[in-house]
Amino acid sequence: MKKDDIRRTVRARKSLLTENEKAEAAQSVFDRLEQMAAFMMADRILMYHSLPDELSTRDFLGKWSGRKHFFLPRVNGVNLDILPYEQTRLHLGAFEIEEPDGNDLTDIADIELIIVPAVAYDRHGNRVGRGKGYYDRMLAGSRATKVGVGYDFQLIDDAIDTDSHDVPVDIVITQSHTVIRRR
Ligand SMILES: Nc1nc2c(c(=O)[nH]1)N(C=O)[C@@H](CNc1ccc(C(=O)N[C@@H](CCC(=O)O)C(=O)O)cc1)CN2
Ligand SMILES: Nc1ncnc2c1ncn2[C@@H]1O[C@H](COP(=O)(O)OP(=O)(O)OP(=O)(O)O)[C@@H](O)[C@H]1O
Repeated sequence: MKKDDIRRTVRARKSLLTENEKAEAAQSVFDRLEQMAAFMMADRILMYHSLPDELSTRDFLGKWSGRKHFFLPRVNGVNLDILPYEQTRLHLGAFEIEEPDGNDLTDIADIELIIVPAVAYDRHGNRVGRGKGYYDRMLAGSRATKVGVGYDFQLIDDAIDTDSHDVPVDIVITQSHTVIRRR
């Protein structure tokens, strides 16, 4: 399935979600992430600060920020910088995303677990992002466990057409499914 068709279909499905459904899905997905060894064992975790149309990470960030070292991406040209998450030091950055202030840049190689946002995933861990390649470029330099999260309809049955630069995730978690990529 072509990436642009997937982006259109997922956008339409998202627009039908109620606030209640959004909250329930986020709770269920992050409850399961918490119980996974990959999360329990990891201390340095790259999260994302959710946009309104993404599975919300707000509650989860708040719940665990005292016990894990969370990091967030910050757009820097065509690349993503990685900085520590501190609730008091966020500003609205590129694309209206809340991003960390300061210059405490962290090496991607020091991150143990990455929660990777996407428009959709297939059962092989392939992903469709927002089409700017930010995560693909960053993930190319990482050996961390990569976890995709989303609503049920963001896990699609058809295989996604991949390009050579696409980096798959190891695990996809949705409300009803946990998919582990075969290696
Ligand atoms: N929460 C969150 N943070 C993230 C990402 C993400 O997908 N989600 N990113 C993942 O890469 C990076 C930012 N990349 C982004 C790329 C495009 C758009 C976006 O809104 N695109 C519009 C098109 C508008 C335009 O071209 O200016 C769109 O999708 O409709 C947002 C973020 C880093 N931080
Ligand atoms: N490692 C890379 N090096 C150079 N260019 C890249 C790399 N990865 C992706 N790109 C470029 O980024 C653009 C978008 O790629 P693609 O459509 O796969 O993004 P995406 O997976 O939807 O986005 P994202 O990775 O931000 O979630 C393409 O033009 C691609 O050539």
